[in-house]
Amino acid sequence: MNILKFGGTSVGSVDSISALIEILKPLQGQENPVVVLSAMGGVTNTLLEMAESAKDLQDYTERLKLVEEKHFKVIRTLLPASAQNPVLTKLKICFNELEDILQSVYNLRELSPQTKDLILSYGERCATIMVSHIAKQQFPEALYVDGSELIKTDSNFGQAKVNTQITEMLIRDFYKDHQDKLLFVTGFISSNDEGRVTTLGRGGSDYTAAIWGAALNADQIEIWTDVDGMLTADPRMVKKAFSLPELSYTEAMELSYFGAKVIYPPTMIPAFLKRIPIVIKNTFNTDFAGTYIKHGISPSPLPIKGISSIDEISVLNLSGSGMVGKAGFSGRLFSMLSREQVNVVLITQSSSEHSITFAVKPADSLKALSLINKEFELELQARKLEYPEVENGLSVLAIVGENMKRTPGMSGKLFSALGRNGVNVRAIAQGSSEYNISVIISKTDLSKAVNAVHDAFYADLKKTLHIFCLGTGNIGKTLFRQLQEQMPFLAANNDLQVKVMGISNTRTMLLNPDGIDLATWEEELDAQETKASLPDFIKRMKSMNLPNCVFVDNTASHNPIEYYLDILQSSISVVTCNKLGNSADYEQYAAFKQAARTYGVDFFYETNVGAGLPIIRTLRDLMLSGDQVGRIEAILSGTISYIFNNYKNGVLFHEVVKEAQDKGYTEPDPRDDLNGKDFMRKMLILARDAGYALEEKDIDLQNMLPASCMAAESVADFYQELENNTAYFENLKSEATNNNKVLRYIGKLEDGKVSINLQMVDENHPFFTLSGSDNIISFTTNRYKDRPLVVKGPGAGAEVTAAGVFADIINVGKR
Ligand SMILES: NC(=O)C1=CN([C@@H]2O[C@H](COP(=O)(O)OP(=O)(O)OC[C@H]3O[C@@H](n4cnc5c(N)ncnc54)[C@H](O)[C@@H]3O)[C@@H](O)[C@H]2O)C=CC1
Ligand SMILES: N[C@@H](CC=O)C(=O)O
Ligand code: NA
Repeated sequence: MNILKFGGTSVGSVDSISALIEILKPLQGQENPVVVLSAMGGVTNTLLEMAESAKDLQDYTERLKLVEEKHFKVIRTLLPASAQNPVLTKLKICFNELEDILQSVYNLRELSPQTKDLILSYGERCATIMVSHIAKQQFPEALYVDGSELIKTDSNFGQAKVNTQITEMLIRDFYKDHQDKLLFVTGFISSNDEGRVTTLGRGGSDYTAAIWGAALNADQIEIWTDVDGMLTADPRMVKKAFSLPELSYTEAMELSYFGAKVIYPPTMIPAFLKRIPIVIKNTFNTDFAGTYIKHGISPSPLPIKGISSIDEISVLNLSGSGMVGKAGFSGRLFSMLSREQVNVVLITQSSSEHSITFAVKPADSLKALSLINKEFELELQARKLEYPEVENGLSVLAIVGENMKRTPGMSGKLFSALGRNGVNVRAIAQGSSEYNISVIISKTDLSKAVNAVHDAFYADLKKTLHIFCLGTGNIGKTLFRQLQEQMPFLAANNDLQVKVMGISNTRTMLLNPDGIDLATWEEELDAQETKASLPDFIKRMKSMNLPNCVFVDNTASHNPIEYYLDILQSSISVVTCNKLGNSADYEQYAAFKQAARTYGVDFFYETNVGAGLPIIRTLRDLMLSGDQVGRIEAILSGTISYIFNNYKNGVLFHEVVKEAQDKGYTEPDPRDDLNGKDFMRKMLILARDAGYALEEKDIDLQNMLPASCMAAESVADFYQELENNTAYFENLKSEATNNNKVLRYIGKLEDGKVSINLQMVDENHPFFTLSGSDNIISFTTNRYKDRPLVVKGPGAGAEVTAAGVFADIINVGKR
């Protein structure tokens, strides 16, 4: 025999009640289940509000009418006219009684806990009368049962304690006489010895189901709700949360205690004692097999079962010399709080015994404070204890699972996920069962923290990088196309998802908490009415407070650089192809690196040198493995390389420059390439990465352009000047060819000095054979002494640059 409990949403509307009836239909012909029902969704709250209003002499009649109408509407929709009257009459009697009670509260201006329980009981009664009558159409043996008469409790109104022995006897006797009926039982409500209505605490309908289950030795207790069972995290907070097939009673208890509202924790106890499996099912998705809570669950591959949280918590800290070595101090503190009905959610004590930190619900915090002040008055006055203070705006996050006990490194994983995402941990507690590690963090970090921890523990299952991109030019556009093409491969082969959350150029900006569709980003961005604002973009990126966040700078602008430090300090990684940040003051370059280290995020800029070629990465690996760079020789301007490789007879110099620009090799302003500035920046960044604290002024840059070209004010003027200087460039070319040489613009780092010169090299020179936009770099180091380490290949162009940015983003994801 099964107990089926349907929650508020399952009896909350015409559709859900129809679904409920459908769920019962296949059970016909089998042993009748016992059906336990909650009040219609929202009704309990309304009853409570009406009671408070009545006490405060405020109007409640409108709301009472609405509640009544809510029930009547269901009856009128689901029952044929001929069957409506008897049940409408029964409900009307209930609502009249309720009205009388509320009127008495109003007259007396007094709302005692017992009256409150009585008022609340109408929620379950009305819903159960209503549903049992609707069910009668399908199941003539349906019978309404006022469960309050069968569950006997003490007189602790609001949270009554069940007298199990008498209750089980009453339920068994009742069931014996009514086995042939399909019982619809009110959840949540009970009664004391005098027959007054008591309630079992919020969520008590689950408890009713468990009490009936235990009394009747049910085969299974089914809790029907509106979600797919217990999930790895709150799905409103974690989009990737997924349903758990099985949990032990302890795991379910720990998860429910910390916020997973799917099942009411006391429910587990009678079921646990009688070894009755509980299964959580979804009224609105009957295909879902359910989450089973039972003894002897099968071994799970999941490192933890779930992440649970309490949104709002207050923390009190008690410290002072008076606690040290005082046996029974914490016993005195906590038994006093428990005696006074203050529920302590979490406790941590420092090993020096010098302080105790504990968390309570915010509503209890001031009460706890004044109780402590009273209880420890003497110690406080004698300064043996510090006066405690209440800290608010905090949340608890807990990871739960029996596997934690067997798997080392669980807390390491938790704390590194939090640390990497800039979440400060205020206090830590580990349950002695080792099924639970809880941390107290700032409430503003909760959503980010839960997501980051979810990603960390279920990384093998899926990991999402949230990226915010500036720049939609050559590189930006190409990156979005590459990302879109590669998404399915990444998800399938790397368990990595890259979600573009924000895009901005100089005109407009677009941010979407659900991620931007890369098939339509351009139209969407163009259609935005909000003008681009870099500070706003960054503010909104930060306020999304997402885990695994990457800021991607695909501009050639100074403006974003100002924000790098702040972004890194907000625990957001930076990936940039913009060289302006790393090639300005050394101090700034060093600050970026330091911030990335301090805040545990990445600062990647592979494309600053040689576009997608692995140059920065190679140098970093050399340095990290203890090598020392003695000399670097390089060609690092893809544009100039292309020009010299294609400046052949029959074509003019300025025409080749234009070709290079059209191919996407040049900087947005091609003067930056031709005047050597871009090359200089790259050499400066390399030198810095090789350990030399150089500034721009330390670089000896030979300019290969005539003065008039340098002086050109606009790009158009520049091209004109190049054309005007055709003879100069032709001379250079002839001089080289006449000597069987080629023109090369070569950078060198040696003895900590950097120079860049125009050279003519013959076929014996290693840089003689290059083509296209090739870059080449040779590192001579302590280990690569006799023959240098060489990297060579196309060093400019949108495809290879975007690919380099892409790889940097993926590398952030790998950490
Ligand atoms: N073309 C290449 O081969 C390589 C280029 N790079 C670097 O890539 C970067 C981008 O180059 P391109 O895409 O060719 O430039 P682009 O001129 O085509 O695009 C720049 C984009 O940045 C946006 N932008 C500028 N300032 C902005 C701001 N303050 N806020 C928001 N958006 C802003 C512009 O609206 C534009 O969408 C440059 O820093 C360049 O040095 C790096 C390696 C190789
Ligand atoms: N404009 C640059 C592109 C790479 O940084 C170049 O020509 O090398
Ligand atoms: Na590179």
